Amino acid sequence: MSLVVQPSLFGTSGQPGLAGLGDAVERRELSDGAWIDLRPGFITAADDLFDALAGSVPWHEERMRMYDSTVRVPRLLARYRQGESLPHPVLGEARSALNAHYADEAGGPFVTAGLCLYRDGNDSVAWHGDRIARESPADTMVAILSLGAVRPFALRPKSGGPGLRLQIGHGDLLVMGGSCQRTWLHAIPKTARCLGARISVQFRPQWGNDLGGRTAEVPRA
Ligand SMILES: O=C(O)CCC(=O)C(=O)O
Ligand SMILES: [Fe+2]
Repeated sequence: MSLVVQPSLFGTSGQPGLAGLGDAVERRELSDGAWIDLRPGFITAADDLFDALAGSVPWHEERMRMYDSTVRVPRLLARYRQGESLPHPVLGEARSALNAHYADEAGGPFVTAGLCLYRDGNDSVAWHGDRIARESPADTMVAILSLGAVRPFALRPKSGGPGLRLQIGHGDLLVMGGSCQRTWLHAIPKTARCLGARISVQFRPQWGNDLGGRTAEVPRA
């Protein structure tokens, strides 16, 4: 598949690294036992990581069932199972740092990695909760590294009521925890205001033989 992604020009070139977690992680409690953590700028010099992943990951397109037909999943994907080597050493370091930081939290450790490439503002993820938690009443965590274009990350409670829209940017970390995958939905909405490609790396715990990714997407109203 030919893949055209602009080389990143976010002004953070150099050897990618990690800025550390600790007190820099800010928690927001949500309703129904869900929470999110934010650590802006967790990946330093993230340009080179973006370029390395855009160029070296075996991205592929998938199709999904939607009612009686199959439709193209509007983003490119790659998945790394437990024990498979990740496509950049910084991702392994990030996962280790996350597992150390969240060692006492329910739902770890992080073992699998799913990668998404949003080529432009037409690529998206519809409202969903990750499958890893849908089948389990236990709390879990999903940690997401974001690289490239800033995209809104939308969250809303299944029980109704106000949601939130976070601006997640180049090098930022977002962790969804507690009941978030069961009681809240999240989405990366399509946007006409997107300046280029975005890559996300989702670390998840193991759940059965499952890679724990997206559930069936809900068609947009
Ligand atoms: O790209 C993202 O930040 C979210 C992706 C996601 O929700 C998923 O793959 O389950
Ligand atoms: Fe998700």
